Amino acid sequence: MTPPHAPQIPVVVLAGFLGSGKTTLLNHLLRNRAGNRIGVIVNDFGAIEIDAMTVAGQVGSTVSLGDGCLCCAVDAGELDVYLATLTRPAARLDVIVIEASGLAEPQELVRMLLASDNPRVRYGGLVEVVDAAEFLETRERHPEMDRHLTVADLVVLNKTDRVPEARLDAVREAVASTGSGAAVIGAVHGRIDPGLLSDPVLRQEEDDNTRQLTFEDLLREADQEADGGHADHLHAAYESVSFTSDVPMDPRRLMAFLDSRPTGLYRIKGFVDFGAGDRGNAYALHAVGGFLRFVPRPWARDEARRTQLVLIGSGIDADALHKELADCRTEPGRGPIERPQSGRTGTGEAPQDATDELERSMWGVLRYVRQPDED
Ligand SMILES: Nc1nc2c(ncn2[C@@H]2O[C@H](COP(=O)(O)OP(=O)(O)OP(=O)(O)O)[C@@H](O)[C@H]2O)c(=O)[nH]1
Repeated sequence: MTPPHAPQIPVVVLAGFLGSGKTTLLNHLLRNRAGNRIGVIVNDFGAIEIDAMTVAGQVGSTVSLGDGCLCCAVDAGELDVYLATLTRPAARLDVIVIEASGLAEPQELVRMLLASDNPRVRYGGLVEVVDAAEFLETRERHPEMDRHLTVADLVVLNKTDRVPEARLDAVREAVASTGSGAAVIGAVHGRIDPGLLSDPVLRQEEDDNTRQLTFEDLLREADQEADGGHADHLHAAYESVSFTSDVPMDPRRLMAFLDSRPTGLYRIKGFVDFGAGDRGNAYALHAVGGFLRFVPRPWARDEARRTQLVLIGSGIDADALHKELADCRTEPGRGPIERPQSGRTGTGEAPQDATDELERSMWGVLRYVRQPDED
């Protein structure tokens, strides 16, 4: 039974457009939690739960909400089910973070938290991650992003390593022009002070009356939404494609696909198995706008060798993209040659040629592998 005066657990919403760096920031917090127990709710837009696989939470403290935006959960009751799981006393959590999907409407999540009747939680603030490299263009396409910033308590200007100072200033100005009263901090790879998370009310300098007014606005908006549906939500314009293959991907074909991806295909994430191209490693793949990155990591001992990708975009032909990806698979007799067990066999040049050819086939991929000093 919950003790009558059990402390309330702050629930922080972590939002930000597709690929802005939410999972990266969350993993930073989880790795630097200094003894605090952090519960995590992740909400992926896409049938394969890539974020849930990449969040490094403690066992039993992560709940995944799967496909679709949490902001469109029918009512706050749905969220309460997940909060009830995480607030059971045995979980002993100090803070709960909801990582919203990159297309969620954060004000909807805040509204749900405010309406929650779980006595063990209280709303702990909204952290909005902004991709310094992409924000100006994204805002042009989606002016509704402004309303996300106005509800935020803390804006993390992430990826400052990817932009020159002048551009960063322009992004800061754009954020300020939304009328957001949030504190703004710059970050690289989401490395913010973990203390910010446990700060009960992140927007400290603002008095409670102003905050209360913002909340009332939110609840009023919610009533209007209930009448008008979710047509103006960001995710209404986006589609996702999920692709899984137990057959390895051909590195050259996959690179040709990635190099010619349509501009509407804004986000790709997941893991790639290049088979004989690199037997030892899974390749995490991230595309955000024009940015592309592979991060190899050793396969776990019992892990199924499998490619799992989620593609998210606007105005994309989902079936055609799925087919194009299927055509990137290796096929017996057509795909990269198997790497020989040992170098030359003494029976001719072919095995060494095969090894060289395999290595060459991975060059295109390796161009996009993050170098250790890039962090
Ligand atoms: N250069 C650079 N890359 C970053 C930074 N932060 C994150 N990234 C990269 O950006 C890509 C997307 O980061 P994620 O943390 O997955 O972004 P996300 O917001 O969780 O993505 P969605 O859940 O799909 O919306 C990854 O390749 C990250 O390594 C940064 O500060 N600088």
